[in-house]
Amino acid sequence: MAEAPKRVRTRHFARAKEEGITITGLTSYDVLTAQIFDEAGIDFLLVGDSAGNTVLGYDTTLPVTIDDLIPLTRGVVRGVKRALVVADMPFGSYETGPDEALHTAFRFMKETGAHAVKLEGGVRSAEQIRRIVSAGIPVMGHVGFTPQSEHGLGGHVIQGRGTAADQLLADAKAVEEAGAFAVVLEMVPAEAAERVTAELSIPTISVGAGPHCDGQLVVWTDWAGLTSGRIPKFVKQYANLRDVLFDAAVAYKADVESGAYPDEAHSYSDETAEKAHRDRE
Ligand SMILES: Nc1nc(=O)c2c([nH]1)NC[C@@H]1CN(c3ccc(C(=O)N[C@@H](CCC(=O)O)C(=O)O)cc3)CN21
Ligand SMILES: CC(C)C(=O)C(=O)O
Ligand SMILES: [Mg+2]
Repeated sequence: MAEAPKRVRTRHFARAKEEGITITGLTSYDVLTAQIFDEAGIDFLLVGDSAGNTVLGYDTTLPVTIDDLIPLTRGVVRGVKRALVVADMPFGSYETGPDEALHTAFRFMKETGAHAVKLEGGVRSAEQIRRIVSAGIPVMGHVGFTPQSEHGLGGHVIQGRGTAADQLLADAKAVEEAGAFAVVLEMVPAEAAERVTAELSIPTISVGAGPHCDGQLVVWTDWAGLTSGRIPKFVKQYANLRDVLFDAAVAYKADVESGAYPDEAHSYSDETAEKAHRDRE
């Protein structure tokens, strides 16, 4: 039997930054994609609250609950042998304070088997991060464009432009000082992300933050061409699954309506059962 691959741990994130090896991440919301991405060697899988968009069909991540994400996270955990699984803490599950944040993190760790949690916000979330880390739970931070605050931010607005670069750096530093093992920078100019990456000792993970970060992450349904409608400009499409599945559904419908499917090869008969029985003897 093939030996189980060595699991990715948070210390491997630190080592990757030191050695200049770029970290790869994708979102995942189910066991089948988790298996595929894990086998391909993707280092970490984020069970994002982007499931609100990609799985549940909402326009934003705001309605997503802990109870929505727990079963999805369980599926992803069951699919991996090597990748580190990060559970995204949804809107309204940590903002009131460190106690609420730790309670939510405990739920994800105990009920899903995830290896780390993620929450949004820099300076404003530092105490939450500190408390969760002190309980032995690794935290990934998330600064720049934070989708749970999209109404407060006034839409999908690029963060850290011009003088706002100082606030971005302060937020990223607050996340590092609170004990996070990595920080996502979302929708930030490449120059600002480069500066943050140079100033931090923990790895930065880019979601639309250019090529100078220590890792890259993307919502898998965007990247695979499954998402309907507009996808963010920063996403490069690596497949066209929407067309693949559409063509398959059209071909299946035509075959069923014409009687071409199911044929003999895809049906059971008494004769096949007899032959199978004979072959076993
Ligand atoms: N499918 C999906 N992909 C994502 O990247 C994603 C989610 N869902 N849900 C949660 C957040 C929201 N994010 C988003 C959502 C939209 C844009 C977007 O439309 N950006 C525009 C520019 C701004 C605008 O005009 O609205 C773009 O063209 O990049 C960007 C990030 C990132 N996350
Ligand atoms: C876009 C990433 C960073 C995320 O938070 C999500 O997928 O929910
Ligand atoms: Mg998220």
